[in-house]
Amino acid sequence: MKVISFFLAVFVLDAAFTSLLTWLYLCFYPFSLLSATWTLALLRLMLLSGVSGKLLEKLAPPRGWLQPRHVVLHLLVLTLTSPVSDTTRFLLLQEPVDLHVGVVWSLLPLYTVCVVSGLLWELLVPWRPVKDSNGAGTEANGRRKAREALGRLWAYSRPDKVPLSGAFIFLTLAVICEMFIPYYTGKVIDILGSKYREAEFYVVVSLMALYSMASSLSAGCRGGLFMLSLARLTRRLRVLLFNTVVRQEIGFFESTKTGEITSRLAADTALMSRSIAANVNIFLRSLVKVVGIYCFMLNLSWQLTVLTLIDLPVTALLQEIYNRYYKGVVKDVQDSIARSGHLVGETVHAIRTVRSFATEQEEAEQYNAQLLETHWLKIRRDVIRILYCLARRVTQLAMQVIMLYCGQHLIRTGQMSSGNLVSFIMYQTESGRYIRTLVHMYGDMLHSVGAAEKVFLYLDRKPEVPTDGVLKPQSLKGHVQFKNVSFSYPSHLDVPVLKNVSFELRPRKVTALVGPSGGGKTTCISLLERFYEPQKGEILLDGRPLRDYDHKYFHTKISLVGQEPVLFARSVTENISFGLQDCSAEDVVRAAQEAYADAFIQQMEKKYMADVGEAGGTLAGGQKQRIAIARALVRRPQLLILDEASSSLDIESEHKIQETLSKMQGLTVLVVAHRLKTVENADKIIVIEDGRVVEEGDHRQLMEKGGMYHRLVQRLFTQNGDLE
Ligand SMILES: Nc1ncnc2c1ncn2[C@@H]1O[C@H](COP(=O)(O)OP(=O)(O)OP(=O)(O)O)[C@@H](O)[C@H]1O
Repeated sequence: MKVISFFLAVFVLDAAFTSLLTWLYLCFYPFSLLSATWTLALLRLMLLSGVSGKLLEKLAPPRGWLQPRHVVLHLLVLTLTSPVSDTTRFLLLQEPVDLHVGVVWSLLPLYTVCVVSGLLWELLVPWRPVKDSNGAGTEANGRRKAREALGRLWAYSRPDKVPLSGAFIFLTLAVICEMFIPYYTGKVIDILGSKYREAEFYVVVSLMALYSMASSLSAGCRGGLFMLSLARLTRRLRVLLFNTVVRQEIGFFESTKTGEITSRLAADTALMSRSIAANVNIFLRSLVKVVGIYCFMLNLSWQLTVLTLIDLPVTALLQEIYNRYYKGVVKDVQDSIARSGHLVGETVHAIRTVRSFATEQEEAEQYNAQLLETHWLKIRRDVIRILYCLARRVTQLAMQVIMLYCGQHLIRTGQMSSGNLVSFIMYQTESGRYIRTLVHMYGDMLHSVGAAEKVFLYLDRKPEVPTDGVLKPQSLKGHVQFKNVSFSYPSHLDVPVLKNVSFELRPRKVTALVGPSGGGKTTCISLLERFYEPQKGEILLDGRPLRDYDHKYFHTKISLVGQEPVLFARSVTENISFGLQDCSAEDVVRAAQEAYADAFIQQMEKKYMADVGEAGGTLAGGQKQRIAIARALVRRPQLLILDEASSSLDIESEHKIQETLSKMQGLTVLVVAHRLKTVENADKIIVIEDGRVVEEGDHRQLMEKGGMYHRLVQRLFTQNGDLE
């Protein structure tokens, strides 16, 4: 309502003021009527600006609908349309200027068009600012972020400054040469149309051929150099990002989906390098070209050039609206395709579960539904494209008709040759293409900047568990102390998992952690491995906090064999010597023998060179565990952590491995096990229940005590043989 009142008030005032001024001008104005239209327009602009300012203050219409920049734009269009159209008509068609007498009725349609188009513009093309940390977005904020991101991308491109500079030089050359071609085409038409002069014809045709060749050659070099820079930049960014990602703490990987990380690495890095190399390439080419084309057009006919300016906002608006809808639907299509891919991956990955629940048909139906969604989205995308092409063709055609109409007038009055008109129309068609590209590229660049911001977010992320310790003592005793450690997982900070836990692993002794499932045993190990940092308390190794130790050193001195050992799709040797540079074949074999794995490896066709398949898929559970134990032992660790590491082993293998471990001099062992056999021989047993240490001692002491451990062992005899 306030918006309508505003425009109504402006209209009434303007109509009254214009009527009065027109009457005064018609009676007293001594100069030409052309200058009268301009002075009248300026007076109206001044008056309306003052009145609008006051009205805006009084009415205070809702922001977003009527911002000062909209009002300024509306006033400019309202007041300047009339003098611009009068001047154009006068210059092109020599029509005399006529100060409007029926002012109210001539202003009304103009107002209606302005208000409706303004509202439509606001609805269709609002500025979408980048949200700041408080969720509030500002226009300046969005631009600033885009500028910053582009600046950073530019800095990452510095190593490619030689190919990039070369590319820019070729770009300019190609554009300059290209621009001469329509000019000479017009010249050829003029020569053929008038008295034929052979020498002149050959000179013009040769020049045209020369410029064409030079432009093609330069364009090729420009494209090649830009693509080279782009490929190099993408590779550099990916390596940098991968390096940053793998250094993040484990909590980061728990809270971030794998798909998100791979998408940052694959799609977003490519998108951001495209923004600097490809987009800047096309953007600059189009910009230089538009400027050059307009110079040529001005040279051929300034009157027609003024006329083409009408086309500019229409083309830009059409392209902007198209970009907005098309990009949205393209993103939906991509997401939908990704969902189909994910569904296939998930089903194939869990094919055993699918088979055992006989849900093949349901999975196929789900896939079909997903593909249908993609199909409809693609149809929507194509319809938008068709509508855009139609609108573009219609505006182009309308423009060309107007151009031809005015052109024939100029030719008839001798202001232009027919060759020049042909050249002009060629330039004008091209200029439309490049203006569309400019608008498109601007949007695309901001879009790529969005991808860049996401990548920068990862690149700037500091791991919450830093790995910058420097301590590398010559020898370690392997004495570990948990001191009042309290911990919650980052994903569930409100759920305390360890509550004031304190215990000690004595050097060269075997300590067992036992307790009911979910009590916090694996969590203790994760903290010892520095996967997470405790919120309270500290963990010491030989009296020094774990974070003081050098990352690489620490993990060669502490080896972990987890509950479900992960093997890589590489050979047995590569899996055992994983991460070690100077590990000999003998070391690998010795570790395999100690882990009681040598016998089954020897039976494999390629022995130590045999590939274990994806995630060790070609091996049995017990075999995987033995390779994982060999991988831990080959490092000659000071502290060995076995988290259910022998759960899939038969009694004999487990016994042999235990014998080996007991023979290893100076090794501190921490074992988490549910089997009584594994635990009862430990030097010390720590019972953990619900995140607290409830008992400590050796098997005999704890049995005598008759507490939780005793109950666990009792259950062992009555139930399935497991200590939980
Ligand atoms: N990554 C995680 N994020 C959030 N909570 C977790 C995570 N891992 C474990 N937990 C929770 O922490 C608690 C302790 O788990 P933990 O794996 O340490 O128990 P556990 O004693 O080793 O059990 P089990 O003997 O079955 O392996 C459980 O309640 C579990 O749900």
